[in-house]
Amino acid sequence: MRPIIDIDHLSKRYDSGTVALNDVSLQISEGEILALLGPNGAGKTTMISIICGLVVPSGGTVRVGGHDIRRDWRAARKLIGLVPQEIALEPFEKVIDCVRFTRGLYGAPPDEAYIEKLLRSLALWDKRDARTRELSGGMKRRVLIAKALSHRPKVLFLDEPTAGVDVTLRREMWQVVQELRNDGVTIILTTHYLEEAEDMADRIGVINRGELLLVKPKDELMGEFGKKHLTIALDVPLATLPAELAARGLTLSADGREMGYDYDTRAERTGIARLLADLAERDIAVRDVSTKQSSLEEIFMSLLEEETA
Ligand SMILES: Nc1ncnc2c1ncn2[C@@H]1O[C@H](COP(=O)(O)OP(=O)(O)OP(=O)(O)O)[C@@H](O)[C@H]1O
Repeated sequence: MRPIIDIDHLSKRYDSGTVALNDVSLQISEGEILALLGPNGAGKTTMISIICGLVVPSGGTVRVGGHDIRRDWRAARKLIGLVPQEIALEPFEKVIDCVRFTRGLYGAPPDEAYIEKLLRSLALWDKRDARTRELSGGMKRRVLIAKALSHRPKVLFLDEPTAGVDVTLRREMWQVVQELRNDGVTIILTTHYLEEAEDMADRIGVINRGELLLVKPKDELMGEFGKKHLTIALDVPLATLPAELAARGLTLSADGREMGYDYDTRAERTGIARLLADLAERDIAVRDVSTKQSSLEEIFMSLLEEETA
């Protein structure tokens, strides 16, 4: 399938000399949710701004739905909606009017039925005649999404959609994003919340210092870089760890009540069955076992560390 977004050797050097993007290539398929992760200043907003036609690239090309964003910008722009990081709304304007107005800016003819459907889907229909300044922070963000979707784009960019939003609202936003995806909208979001990427994205791209370090399906990323930690709670505390067990990578907690074991989820044999059998042979009674998968946060930190090492 042809990608809806095709980024080819994209670079950006600002006039100040900062290289915000360095030779980034990336293809995004229709209908996927891609999360871009990266520390402050990594180049995420620059990338989105170039695709949306707000920043001129220094090199490389971007196609949206097959249209070159520079040569064929009108056609490309029609396919794109952008929810910016900062909330900027006209305070005295009514919700429905600002959505209608944005649709007009894109040159789309009025379509009241669509606007109603959109506002209903974002739980804003009851607030349609409210002035935007009367809305809560979460509602304002939903108005930004409604504006970005007012011309029925195929691709939606969400630049840190839940920055500064509380947990309940954040989950509400995730719900909205899932529903949009079910409607076939391709979504690219940037986030600092790894939990957000972990919960929502199909694929995760990691950007650092203008370079795209990797892009992988989330499950693959978690599986590939993820380590699991096994905790074995003991019935009777152990004074010391038998040398043979220590040699196999087992550790003992200071109080002797728990053993720990890190293993690689990729390994064909994790050795856990053998380990438990060994403990039984040594009459070490096990009270409980639990495992913990390393989080995306840990994976992300180790990737950045690897890069700076
Ligand atoms: N208009 C500009 N002029 C000069 N330098 C800029 C400009 N915009 C961004 N930069 C620089 O480019 C680099 C990338 O910035 P960018 O905003 O793309 O990062 P980001 O990953 O979106 O960061 P954040 O997570 O903080 O939003 C940074 O070093 C930033 O200071």
